[in-house]
Amino acid sequence: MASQPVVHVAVGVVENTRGEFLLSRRAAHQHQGNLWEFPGGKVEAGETVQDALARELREEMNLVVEESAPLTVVEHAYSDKRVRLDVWTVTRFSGQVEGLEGQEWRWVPRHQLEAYPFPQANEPIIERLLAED
Ligand SMILES: Nc1nc2c([nH]c(=O)n2[C@H]2C[C@H](O)[C@@H](COP(=O)(O)OP(=O)(O)OP(=O)(O)O)O2)c(=O)[nH]1
Ligand SMILES: [Mg+2]
Repeated sequence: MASQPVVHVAVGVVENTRGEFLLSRRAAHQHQGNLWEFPGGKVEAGETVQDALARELREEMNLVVEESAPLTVVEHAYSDKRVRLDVWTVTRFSGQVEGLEGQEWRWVPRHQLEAYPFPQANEPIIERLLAED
């Protein structure tokens, strides 16, 4: 619905030294459930996008973001929800990755990204990552 407020989401495209990307699987009960995503979550009141990115990656994946840079912004209207994905490339990080919410996660090589079912809003992000190489 066009009148719905936009949910602002901080999204991290985390790439390791092997050129693989960190994907996390959304739980069945969540919006866009069972689909794969780049880790992240809603920006809370009073928080910068970078704060939210760091908080969400720590809470969901045990990752400490040490350096990040803006990649792109995607606005998308699902039938039940409007989102603005504020997508950042995480260029340096530390910590041992864990699925702290019990979710499935994987490091995926760039050319295998296309094989994963993502929410529709991710289409331009995936296209961009595939074009980068
Ligand atoms: N993190 C993330 N969210 C995405 C991606 N693509 C996409 O459409 N989304 C949508 C799904 C959700 O509607 C929204 C993210 O919100 P969320 O519910 O996961 O937020 P959160 O991590 O704060 O979780 P919660 O506290 O609400 O449980 O953005 C993506 O690649 N990564
Ligand atoms: Mg989340």
